[in-house]
Amino acid sequence: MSEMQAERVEGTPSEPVTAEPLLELSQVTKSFGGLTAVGDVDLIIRPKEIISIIGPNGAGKTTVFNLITGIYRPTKGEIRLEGKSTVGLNPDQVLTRGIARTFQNIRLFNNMTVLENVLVGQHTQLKAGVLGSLFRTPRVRHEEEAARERAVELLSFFGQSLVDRQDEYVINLSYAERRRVEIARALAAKPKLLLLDEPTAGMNEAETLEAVGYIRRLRDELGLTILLIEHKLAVTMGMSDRIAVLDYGRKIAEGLPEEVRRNKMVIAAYLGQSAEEPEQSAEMQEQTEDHEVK
Ligand SMILES: Nc1ncnc2c1ncn2[C@@H]1O[C@H](COP(=O)(O)OP(=O)(O)OP(=O)(O)O)[C@@H](O)[C@H]1O
Repeated sequence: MSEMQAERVEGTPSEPVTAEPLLELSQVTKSFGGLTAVGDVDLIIRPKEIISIIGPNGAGKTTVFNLITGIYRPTKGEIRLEGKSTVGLNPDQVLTRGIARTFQNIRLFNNMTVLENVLVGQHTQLKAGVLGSLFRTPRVRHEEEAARERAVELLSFFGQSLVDRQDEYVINLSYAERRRVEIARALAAKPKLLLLDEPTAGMNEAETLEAVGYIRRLRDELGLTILLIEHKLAVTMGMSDRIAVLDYGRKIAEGLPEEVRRNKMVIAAYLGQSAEEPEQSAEMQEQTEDHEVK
């Protein structure tokens, strides 16, 4: 893993964070006709943080991901990566600037092997031109070889089993394994910021625990910054440095997991209760540990 490894993360979530923002959303709004899917959202993500976005169905979480990755252009507001605006860039350009993602519904090429899927993720990194590729010049062959080695190295981040199965079609893999391949493909673009859309969806408890482990390692060993949408609240609470809560497109709360868990507006948004019922927070605490809540 030597080439991929960055320096280990300094500090813990409880220490004060002072680094410059890696990603900054200011007053970001996205309207579809009369519907404000995301309204005036501010969010700062600093290097090596793990930040979660949570909220009920239709709260605007996926739309925020689509705005950050250039699928949608904000109706209003600004998005900056390392201080530079990304508004108006297309998804490929955003990827080249350092933001990669995975999807709620895994999007792999089922008719390709594990290795080939990861190689696809490297397309932004390859330099060979059309002529070089046609005539398979030594430079192209060298680049292909290096790309393969790197793809195997990325798979090995998840253990030996994916390396051993690199030539299998992804369709033959379990759901949890395919999620790992999708992350390996995202890593192939050498991102600074990784967006994970429900990375433990469809997983059983053991697979979920394993996923939490490798998401932490993505930060701790590879130095990545991670923004995720996660509907298993116990998972979110356990692994996030900070949590932002959306409801009807607005950010209604942001803070440490404990702060968010006790926030009256958050409890009201999730349980449909009046925000004036403070004694319900303990109940939510139990409920959020037991249930999957979107
Ligand atoms: N392309 C679109 N055109 C019109 N409305 C849209 C579009 N995309 C999203 N919306 C609407 O915007 C709102 C926010 O949707 P979004 O998918 O971002 O929510 P979400 O929090 O990700 O929901 P879920 O948890 O169900 O995935 C919803 O009311 C949705 O119907």
